[in-house]
Amino acid sequence: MRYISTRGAAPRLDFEAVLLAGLARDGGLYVPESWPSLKPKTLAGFDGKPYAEVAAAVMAPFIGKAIPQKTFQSMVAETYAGFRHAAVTPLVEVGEGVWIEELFHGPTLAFKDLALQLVGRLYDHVLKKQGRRVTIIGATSGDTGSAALEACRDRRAIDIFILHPLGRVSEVQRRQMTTIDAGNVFNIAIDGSFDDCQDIVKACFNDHAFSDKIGMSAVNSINWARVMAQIVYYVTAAVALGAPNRKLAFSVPSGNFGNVYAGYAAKQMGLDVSQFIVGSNRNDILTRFFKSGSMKVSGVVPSLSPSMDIQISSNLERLLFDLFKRNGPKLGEAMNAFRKTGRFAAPKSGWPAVQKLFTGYKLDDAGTLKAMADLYKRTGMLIDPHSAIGVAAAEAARKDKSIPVVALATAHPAKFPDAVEKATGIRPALPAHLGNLLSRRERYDVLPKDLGKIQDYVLSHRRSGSGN
Ligand SMILES: Cc1ncc(COP(=O)(O)O)c(C=O)c1O
Ligand SMILES: N[C@@H](CCOP(=O)(O)O)C(=O)O
Repeated sequence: MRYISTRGAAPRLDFEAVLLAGLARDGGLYVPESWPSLKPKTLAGFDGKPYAEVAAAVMAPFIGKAIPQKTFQSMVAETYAGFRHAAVTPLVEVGEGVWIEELFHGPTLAFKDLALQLVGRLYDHVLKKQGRRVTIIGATSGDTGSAALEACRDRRAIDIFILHPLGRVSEVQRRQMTTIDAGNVFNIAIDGSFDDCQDIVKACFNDHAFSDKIGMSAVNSINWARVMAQIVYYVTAAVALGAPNRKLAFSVPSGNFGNVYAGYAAKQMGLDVSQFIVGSNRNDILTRFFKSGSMKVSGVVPSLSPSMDIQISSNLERLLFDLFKRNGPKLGEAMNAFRKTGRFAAPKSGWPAVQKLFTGYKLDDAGTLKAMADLYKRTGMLIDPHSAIGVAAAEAARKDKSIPVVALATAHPAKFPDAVEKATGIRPALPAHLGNLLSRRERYDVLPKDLGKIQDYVLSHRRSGSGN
């Protein structure tokens, strides 16, 4: 398997290289050159199989010869053995034909663990083989940061710097990052929004002298390996609900568009998905995009679902690549213009198919609280504000009631206790392994949204040895 950049002007890479590369040299994102196929017979064979077994099979074509098959299977088995639920991503029916897939049973209580617990192990394997070290710089609106730090802490060949927007993540999310006591972990709170943090990460990658010097790598969904591992739970949900003999719809609370893009990838591989509902909070650029085909960037506004407080959705570029019929240079021009003007219009050809598959749905904070309260009254279940947007969107925007819809529950309610308590009167407790989180010592530095200052910080704090 080879990977190509969405901008068409970076080298084609194999899996090992794409894992370590992060952003492509031309500023694009890597995607597989072609999609491996999940045949109906293969899907039927997954029925009743443990999550790890399906995961290894779904991901195998993306890994190619980079890792011996048996080694990869053990790595995957070890990854998901650490999850708190035997099914890894259990399904619960909450209404007629409406299902919730719980993606928060990993160590940091968000769907990011499903990919990052594996990515940490992949890094170890590849860096050991190549005798290399890397410096990771990542941006988070709350969940990627804690999952990435947990996955990379104390790994000898990695230094990891995570930028989060100051005061714009929940206390639990912040403490999950800042209380990690490991010599290779550095937390930076940026006086700005998540979009500012993500911009800085991309600018660091695009400064090739800097990124080469530190051997820069990515844990955000820029990194193809993140998307690859997220494809799996779309497949397991579909098979559990009747695939390949039954169609399915998914409702995905979205921010950076990585999660729902993984679903799109599953569909490209052969999963029969009739609709993707893309849930947003007040930062509703994606809702407007799927309605009109155009985007206009405005400022990020804080909401009860802070991890989705995003306006520039990084992975949309991967979908647009297909919309531009995989013409990288043309997409590159459009993305550069989008960056300059804050405006983007989808090409007319191909747009009806996108609009047929994707439906945007926006829910404000009042609607989110109501969705949490309603579900609690109806089922006794507590859900976090991000997942609540997914469930409300599933119920309101599904096109065909005869097709089951799966709403992805992306975080544990205890990550957002204030919002859950406000909606239901109940304050969810943290699982035992995080019991003393609120009394642990925090460590982080606050920096302005200034590229030079952040680069200086990285250069002066990283341990020697990574990069050139
Ligand atoms: C809890 C939660 N829900 C939803 C999202 C949005 O996911 P994505 O950025 O992949 O669209 C995030 C952040 O990524 C998140 O942390
Ligand atoms: N919501 C995310 C934002 C970063 O998304 P990623 O999937 O690109 O890592 C977060 O919680 O940090």
